[in-house]
Amino acid sequence: MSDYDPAAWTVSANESLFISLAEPTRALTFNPEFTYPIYGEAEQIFGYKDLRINLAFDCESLKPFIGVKFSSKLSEDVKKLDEELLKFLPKDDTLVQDEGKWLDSITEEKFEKPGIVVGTYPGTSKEDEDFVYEIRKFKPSEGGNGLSLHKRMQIFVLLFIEAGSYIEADDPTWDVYVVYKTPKNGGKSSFVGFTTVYSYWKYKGHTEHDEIEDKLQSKYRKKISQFIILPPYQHQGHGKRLYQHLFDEFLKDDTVEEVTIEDPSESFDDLRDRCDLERLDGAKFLTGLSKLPVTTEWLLAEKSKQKMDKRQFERCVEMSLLHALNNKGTSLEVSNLDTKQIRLQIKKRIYLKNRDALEEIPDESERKSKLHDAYERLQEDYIRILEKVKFINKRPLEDDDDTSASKKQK
Ligand SMILES: CC(=O)SCCNC(=O)CCNC(=O)[C@H](O)C(C)(C)COP(=O)(O)OP(=O)(O)OC[C@H]1O[C@@H](n2cnc3c(N)ncnc32)[C@H](O)[C@@H]1OP(=O)(O)O
Repeated sequence: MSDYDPAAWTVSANESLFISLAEPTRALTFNPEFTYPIYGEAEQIFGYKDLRINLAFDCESLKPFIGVKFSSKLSEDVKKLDEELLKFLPKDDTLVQDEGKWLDSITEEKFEKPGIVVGTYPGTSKEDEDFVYEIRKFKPSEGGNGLSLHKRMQIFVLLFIEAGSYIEADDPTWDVYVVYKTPKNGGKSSFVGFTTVYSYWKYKGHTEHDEIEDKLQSKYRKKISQFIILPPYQHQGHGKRLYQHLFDEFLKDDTVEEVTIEDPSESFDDLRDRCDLERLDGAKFLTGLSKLPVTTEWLLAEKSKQKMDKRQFERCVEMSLLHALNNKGTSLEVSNLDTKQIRLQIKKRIYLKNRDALEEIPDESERKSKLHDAYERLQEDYIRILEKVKFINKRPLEDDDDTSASKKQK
């Protein structure tokens, strides 16, 4: 009987690819979330047994190393796995090594981290005491170490962002921000994550003269395009610190008019919501709002001040009102703040967003019930998000408050 059983020769690509960040005394190893851009839609690899594809990076320079290990190969015609990976890495800058040898040579390269330090923050845990985290900014289009690092790290976009794709590295409108964990004693740093940001020039005028005027004023819309914290560093607040840094920088910069996010994932949406709510709360942004419903004038003026896109700003207003309703001590002077007013506020936005679909429903009560269902689902999601927001003005919930959002969730 032949040894050919297709299932025995098929393995999960996500489970067979091991990414390592090689530090001087240890390697942090983790699996990717996606491999379909590299190994095909099904994320399966055929033709090998006991397969292990090692994709290791120097922890500071991210110089890549590939080493493929397996116990047997079905035939010489099966895909060459290192070559498939190399298509997405800087080919001349990647070492392909025999199994076993690759890890030894990894941590040698001397590398000057690119860009300028635009922010630093301390770690959150005890093990982090001897380190400081630094945020560096550079343009890959300027070449040098920034371009090398960019070319080495961009494979993480394919491996961790669904439908992620490479940016045009020679386009000077791209800025890259990277986070490094740096020992206070000056030793080797470790790469933690990065984000890429695109600047759209905002042209508002209609005539040639307007265009010149606009250019002189140089107003930009920033688009946060790719945002990754590598798995060994996730859930430690680094995403939050990097996002906070971006907003702090853009709020201070008079040339920036608005900040948008390209196609955010669910986990990024949560991060964004919570950071936006904390920032807005710190800025006491609801001051000046005396009555519901929120007027369009107030909304547009405040949204511009906060440099947020309209939908995200409206969501934050709704969540902040819900929070204020359930926390009686908040410094909010809205005279008619109650459940009904907030419900109307939220329903109005949902209605306007889904107007076409809703108006196709001929029966009014069915239309109302669809709208109400959408409102309830959104309110539940808001409560989930709000539970983890650290409001400065937070007060204990009152036990006898029937409108308590957190009670509803229990
Ligand atoms: C525009 C785009 O690119 S969209 C695509 C976004 N990127 C991805 O999806 C790629 C893969 N994922 C990632 O890179 C990261 O998981 C990100 C960017 C989504 C989040 O980054 P993180 O550094 O993990 O975020 P951060 O740690 O600040 O917060 C994440 C969670 O950790 C929790 N957390 C924060 N600090 C700590 C801590 N010290 N201890 C325990 N948990 C913590 C937060 O409360 C949050 O909880 P939640 O997930 O239940 O909401």
